[in-house]
Amino acid sequence: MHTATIINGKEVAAQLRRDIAGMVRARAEQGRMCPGLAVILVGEDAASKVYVRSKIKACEEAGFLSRSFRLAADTSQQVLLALIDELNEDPQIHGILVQLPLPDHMHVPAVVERIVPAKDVDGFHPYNLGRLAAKSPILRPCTPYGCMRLLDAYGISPMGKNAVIVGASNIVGRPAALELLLRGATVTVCHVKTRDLQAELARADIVLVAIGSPGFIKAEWLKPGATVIDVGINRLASGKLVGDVDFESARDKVAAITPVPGGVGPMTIACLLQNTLEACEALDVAQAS
Ligand SMILES: NC(=O)C1=CN([C@@H]2O[C@H](COP(=O)(O)OP(=O)(O)OC[C@H]3O[C@@H](n4cnc5c(N)ncnc54)[C@H](OP(=O)(O)O)[C@@H]3O)[C@@H](O)[C@H]2O)C=CC1
Ligand SMILES: Nc1nc(=O)c2c([nH]1)NC[C@@H]1CN(c3ccc(C(=O)N[C@@H](CCC(=O)O)C(=O)O)cc3)C=[N+]21
Ligand SMILES: [Mg+2]
Repeated sequence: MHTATIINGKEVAAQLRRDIAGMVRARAEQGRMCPGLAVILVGEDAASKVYVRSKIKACEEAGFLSRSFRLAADTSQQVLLALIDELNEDPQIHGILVQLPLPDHMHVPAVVERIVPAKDVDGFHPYNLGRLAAKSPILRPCTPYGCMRLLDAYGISPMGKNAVIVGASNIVGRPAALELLLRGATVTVCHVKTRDLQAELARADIVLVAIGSPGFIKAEWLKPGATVIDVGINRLASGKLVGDVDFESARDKVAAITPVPGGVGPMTIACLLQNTLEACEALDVAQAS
């Protein structure tokens, strides 16, 4: 029976992290400063704590400086904004990440827009999103960028293909559409109000799913030979992590698919390091001149 190529994000991410660590060592030998990342976590979301821990571990392994800030769930937005102002001015910090979601009393756009675009290593600031939309990206959202790097690593070109994205969030679906458009795909973005999702999927050569619904996408809906990028991360009551695609049935139908875990997730973290290194290099050059 046919079975798909399993796209190994863990391996591609590990290679990218080794390359980044090498570049940080080379900078150190030239007496240049190491990249510094500040991670801010507001509240006690259990999943967020896990991600923040793995981001900090990845920073340490790559030779970055990392600083983490834990704020109580009832912290005022004003206090968070003041911390961002401080980090914006801190010459040792090149990247600032505010873990989402934030508590309901905070206004996400106000918080994201307070970060200077040059340190917005999540790529969520309207300036950075606008640059991506206008075909001249600088810092780009880590998860969609990580997905593109996975396609590159497996020699899968989006050029001229029908790409269907399921999910239209600011952090994944929308920027993923811009990334795929930049790479020459014909892009369709589906969401809750889409009338006929199955009809859209039936034409899709590349499917990128980010909805947060375990196993929602069925193998029968996929075109034989498609490439499937599953961004979803869902923890079942059993503790098992699964994606948004029914992986076991899909793997017998498609050409290539990312697993969960071990697919897109590790690439998000590697791209965060990549963005922080790039932000460091750009700020370094700006300071020198
Ligand atoms: N691997 C990684 O690095 C990352 C993984 N994730 C994971 O990706 C998933 C999505 O995250 P995120 O983008 O933040 O989620 P959001 O909840 O912010 O957005 C979900 C999007 O999916 C759409 N949607 C939800 N259900 C359906 C459905 N049944 N059919 C069609 N569209 C649907 C929503 O539509 P509408 O807009 O109409 O409501 C919305 O646009 C989660 O599992 C999250 O954990 C997220 C970030 C990084
Ligand atoms: N400002 C901000 N930036 C983000 O990039 C951001 C965020 N907020 N909020 C939450 C989402 C989610 N996210 C993940 C990153 C790595 C894994 C990851 O490494 N996953 C591993 C498994 C991890 C596990 O075992 O739990 C994997 O898929 O193999 C998952 C999810 C980043 N996000
Ligand atoms: Mg979300």
